[in-house]
Amino acid sequence: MNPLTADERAAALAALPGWTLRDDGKAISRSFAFADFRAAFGFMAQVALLAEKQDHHPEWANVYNRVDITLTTHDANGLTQRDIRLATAIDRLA
Ligand SMILES: C[C@H](O)[C@H](O)[C@H]1CNC2=NC(N)=NC(=O)C2=N1
Repeated sequence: MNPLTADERAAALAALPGWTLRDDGKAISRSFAFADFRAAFGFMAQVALLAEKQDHHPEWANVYNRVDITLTTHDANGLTQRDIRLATAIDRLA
């Protein structure tokens, strides 16, 4: 899958409030905060199942109640529609 063009990235980001584009244009990121670790980890478990279903996997970190997610397509060395699809599905969970 080809990386999105700058115009396509801008359009996709406009529909994903809360996500920010990395300076190099190759990834998007969002932080999620929950009540506690249990809620944060429950969210991660749901995202993990989504990622398996889509065969597309996040780069992420968890500290207590916070989950920081970065999406990029390693195979394409850039941002693709697969990242946008996963971000959209993650937002529906959160
Ligand atoms: C073989 C397998 O389908 C690929 O390696 C998939 C798996 N998950 C992936 N996840 C992400 N984020 N980028 C990829 O390029 C990618 N490739």
